[in-house]
Amino acid sequence: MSVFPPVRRDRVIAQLPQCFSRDAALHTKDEFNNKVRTACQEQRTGTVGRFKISKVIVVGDLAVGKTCLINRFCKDAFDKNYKATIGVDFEMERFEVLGVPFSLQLWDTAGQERFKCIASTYYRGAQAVIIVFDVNDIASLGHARQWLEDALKENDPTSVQLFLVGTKKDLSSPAQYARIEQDAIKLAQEIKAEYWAVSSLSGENVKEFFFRVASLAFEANVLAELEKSGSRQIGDVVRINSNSNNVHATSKKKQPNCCQ
Ligand SMILES: Nc1nc2c(ncn2[C@@H]2O[C@H](COP(=O)(O)OP(=O)(O)OP(=O)(O)O)[C@@H](O)[C@H]2O)c(=O)[nH]1
Ligand SMILES: [Mg+2]
Repeated sequence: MSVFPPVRRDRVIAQLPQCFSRDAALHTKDEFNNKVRTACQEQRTGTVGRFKISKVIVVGDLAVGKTCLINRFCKDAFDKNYKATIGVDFEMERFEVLGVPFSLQLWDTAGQERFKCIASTYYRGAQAVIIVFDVNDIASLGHARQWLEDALKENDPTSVQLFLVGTKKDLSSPAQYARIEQDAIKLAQEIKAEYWAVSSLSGENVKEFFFRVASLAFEANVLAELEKSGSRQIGDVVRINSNSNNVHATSKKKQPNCCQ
């Protein structure tokens, strides 16, 4: 029996949420990966669903709206007064994806230079990095690469999912927004991030965005879990069918030619 309370009804994900822009998406498939769906139906998701928590870090310049973005999603609240985050803060969000419980730990980090060194000590172990910029402030988009570089110093770049999120969409005119969107999509393509534009004031795209993060993180976790259990099975077969001589013979074959 689970020790956790049931997942909120508005955190249930039954379909893969679609990307914001097909020009800058982590993938553009319409549905969850087939292997993942089957594994969920057959309850073969391993540690995912039991104790797996995905760490997500949210980085970006000061006052771009990182805290408001998290608060809009987690608390459905918006504060128009700016209160700088000191160091870090975090929120846990529980989802149910394809019938499997799944949690995201959302780390809200400080953008102010003087708190950055504290915040960066919490970057390690992230499965997803959300780089936030303000769509009305081109300089904050320009700094995205530096935030990414800092975040990736502490993480394995090959396994981290990246999101580039423009905030405060409510403050820009359609023409202004269109101009910055071009640059943002170009950058997202270069750094292999998925691009989103949101407003924490109105709530536009906020839930959709976090559902997408949760879904893609979940999908990647289940696939990794399946790969792990697949290779474990292969290993087991070798152990059962091999005697020690065979094992030796196999390992000898792998030795470089220089010693022969
Ligand atoms: N109009 C509008 N204002 C926003 C939006 N998001 C954030 N703000 C405002 O922008 C200011 C900064 O927001 P925060 O979320 O505190 O910024 P932050 O990125 O967490 O800042 P640090 O913690 O210093 O790194 C606040 O005054 C917010 O009310 C938005 O979507 N629309
Ligand atoms: Mg903050």
